[in-house]
Amino acid sequence: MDKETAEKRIQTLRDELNQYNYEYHVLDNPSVSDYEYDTKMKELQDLEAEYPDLLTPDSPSQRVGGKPLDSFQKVQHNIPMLSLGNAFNEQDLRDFDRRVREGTDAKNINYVCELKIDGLAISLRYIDGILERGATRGDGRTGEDITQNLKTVRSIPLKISENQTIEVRGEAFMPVKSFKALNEAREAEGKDVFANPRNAAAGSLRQLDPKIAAKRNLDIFVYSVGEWEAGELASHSERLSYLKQLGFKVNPETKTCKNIDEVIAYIQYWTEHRPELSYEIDGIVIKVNQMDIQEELGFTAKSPRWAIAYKFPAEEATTTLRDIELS
Ligand SMILES: NC(=O)c1cnc(OC2CCCC2)nc1N
Repeated sequence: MDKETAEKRIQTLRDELNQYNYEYHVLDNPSVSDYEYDTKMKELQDLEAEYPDLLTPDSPSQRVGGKPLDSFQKVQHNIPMLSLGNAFNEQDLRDFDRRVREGTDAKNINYVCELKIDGLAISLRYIDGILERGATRGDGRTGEDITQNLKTVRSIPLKISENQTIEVRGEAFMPVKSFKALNEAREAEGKDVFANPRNAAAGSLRQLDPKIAAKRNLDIFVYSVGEWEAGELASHSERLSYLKQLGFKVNPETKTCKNIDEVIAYIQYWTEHRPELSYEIDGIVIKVNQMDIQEELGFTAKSPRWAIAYKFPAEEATTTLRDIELS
């Protein structure tokens, strides 16, 4: 095959494989068999081996690329990745709602409720639609460059559907099933087991060898936009829809609530149905939906005034309380 034909065939294969990957890992609805996927991947890898100068960072063959690093580079978050204030009961939630209403003249405030995924916060930076950098939150201002490891997370697109320059933030996590399988394997090998899926996800993304991270079945839900040159869209819910359109995985249980009573109902529902989820959550994040009200409310030194995390009571604490009540 001559180089020009090879270049066209390589591009076709890349687009097809990126689409298949999106269907399988983001939509959970594959349109081709694993056999067809693997056959096309092999064809792509052979063509790229024949024409190495045609390799690009967004090629699906580059997901598990790179050699083990000696250490991770530090990176600066131009927009700090802040932490959330906490609420532990209904009164805290109503106090939050009151503070929000006192902080703005706007009348029709609504909230977006998101399951609080118990993983680790990460930042993904795309330049002209191509994933250039993936980083941990770190202390909110300085994180670590773990691009090679995040590229192995199949639900993270290497190339998004528009050539936007945009930073997207989300939570990387390990599904409970993968966590249990990993610990069984480690136990069989006489290795230490991870205490919980969050530690397992963090430990996996801190691996210097991307081939190890690639085997850990990590996943992601994105939940906000950091730096964004276009920066429009007036509400958080519209931004989440836009991220879905770009090819990101947004948590399907996310819900826009008209008022704090609906937020409380949502929290009650998930307090009951939490065990049915295939991943761990440690609470519910509530955010003011209107971006202009978010801007008006601003931030304290470490957290946004327009968002709060309702935390579920920790299991052991609940058991202890119940023991006391029963004894
Ligand atoms: N663990 C989560 O699921 C989660 C964490 N953080 C946020 O929001 C950031 C951005 C605005 C304030 C904190 N949303 C979430 N869903």
